[in-house]
Order: sequence, then structure tokens, then C-alpha cells
Amino acid sequence: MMKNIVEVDGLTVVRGSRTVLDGLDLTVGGGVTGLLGPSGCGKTTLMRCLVGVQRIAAGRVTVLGQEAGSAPLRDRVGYHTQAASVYDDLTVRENLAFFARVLGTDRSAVDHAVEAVDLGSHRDQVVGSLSGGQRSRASLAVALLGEPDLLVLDEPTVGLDPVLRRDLWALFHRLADAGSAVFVSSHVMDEADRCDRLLLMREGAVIADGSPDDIRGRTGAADIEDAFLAIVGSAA
Ligand SMILES: Nc1ncnc2c1ncn2[C@@H]1O[C@H](COP(=O)(O)OP(=O)(O)OP(=O)(O)O)[C@@H](O)[C@H]1O
Repeated sequence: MMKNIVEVDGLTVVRGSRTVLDGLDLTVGGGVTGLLGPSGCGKTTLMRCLVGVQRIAAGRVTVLGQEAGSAPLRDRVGYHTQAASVYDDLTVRENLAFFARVLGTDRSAVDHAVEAVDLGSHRDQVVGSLSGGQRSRASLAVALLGEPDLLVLDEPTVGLDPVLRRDLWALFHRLADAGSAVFVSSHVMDEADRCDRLLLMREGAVIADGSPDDIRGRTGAADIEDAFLAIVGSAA
């Protein structure tokens, strides 16, 4: 059986005066795992914990057996945030070359990442002049550099057209087939079916965990949105 890539034990996070996560336990293995839930339920907070940038009040998060955010994980975990993390005054290729150098990644990874996010025809354009979706993809390309073992992607398809969304999901599956664990959040329920495993989150708790078929089957719902509502209703 495949070893867990991520292990979360008793994770509690307080942001401001609010307890966002309260004793969360979770494991994540290979494949494409989707984290779905309404705005504000704690998806970004959990993802920040996986990459080690969130102060935690209690509990433990390990990735590949190491403390989340620790130095050995630096080039093994890729993180794409909702805010694009690329320099506006550099071209797409210059940005990637810069981050490849920081990560100590081979230069050939730059062209690979540009092609993966379909920005080949914009590689020499400064990021500040790209559209919002293109900027977001440039930022996603940074997360792909070095073929990390764990990719944490916070709403990577937001604002993208259906063709690009489909292509990106195909990319996530290719990366998973090649051995990366892909952990993707979305609040678009129609993306649920593209995941191997789904975690439905509400108010900081995982209220359902299984394949899309399992979750639909368990609730008798026709789609994941109805399944989510049925699960919320039965917990009320
Ligand atoms: N910097 C902060 N200070 C205080 N509270 C915060 C901060 N960031 C987030 N929160 C609160 O933490 C909770 C969880 O936020 P989080 O960003 O994890 O949700 P989310 O599920 O990712 O939402 P979305 O889908 O809208 O991105 C929310 O109630 C939010 O208001």
C-alpha cells in the first residue's frame, strides 16, 4: 500500500479570534485529491499548513515524513496560491528561470513548465501585461518546477475558461500518474468529478471523504453539490 504523503494530526489553527481548524486529522496519498467547500470554510488555511506557512495552535503536519515547511521539503513541495506569486516586471521565462535558480532546478524545467501551462506563445511577455488567467498560469508554472512530490494548488482554475480548465485537470492527472501527489482546492462543485478522491469541507471539518462515486452513492444524490447539501442537512 502506498505510504501517506501528508499526515495531519489534531491540527488546530486560530486566525484572528476564530478557530478555523479544530483538531483536524487527515492523511493524503497519491493521485489527485480535491478539497471542496464553501468560501471561508478553511481550505486555504489547511493548504498553508501543508506547506508550512501557517502558524498552528496545536497538532502536527508532516509531509513525506518531515515537518511541514522544513528545509528538506523546499524543492519537494510546489505551492500555487490564489494570489499570483510572480514578478510583474519580468517575462514569464525570466520569472521561471529565477525561481528555477532559487530551487536549484535544472534550466530545462523552465521550458517544460511553460509548455505545461500553455504559455509557450507568451514566454517572452512581461507578466504585468498578461491577462489574469495567464498570470495565474505563470504562477502555477513556478509550482511545477522541479517536479515536486507534492503539489498544493489553491483554486488553480479560478477565472479560466472551460477549455483551459479541462487541460489543467488533464495536466494534474498526468503529474499524478508520474508520481506527484496533487492536492487541489476548488469551490466549483462541478470540478469534483475530476478528482480521484474528494474531501468535502465545512466550517473547518471534513464532512465527507471518498471518491466522487462513493460520495454520490452514499447520499443517493445525482451530483456532488446535492450530495454536499444532503450531508450538511443530515448533520444539522
Ligand atoms: N489573516 C487572517 N486573519 C484572520 N482571519 C482570517 C485570516 N485569513 C483567513 N481568515 C479567516 O479564516 C477562515 C478560513 O479562511 P480560508 O481562507 O482558509 O477559507 P477558504 O475556504 O480558503 O475560503 P475561499 O474559498 O474564499 O478562499 C475565514 O473565516 C476567514 O475569514
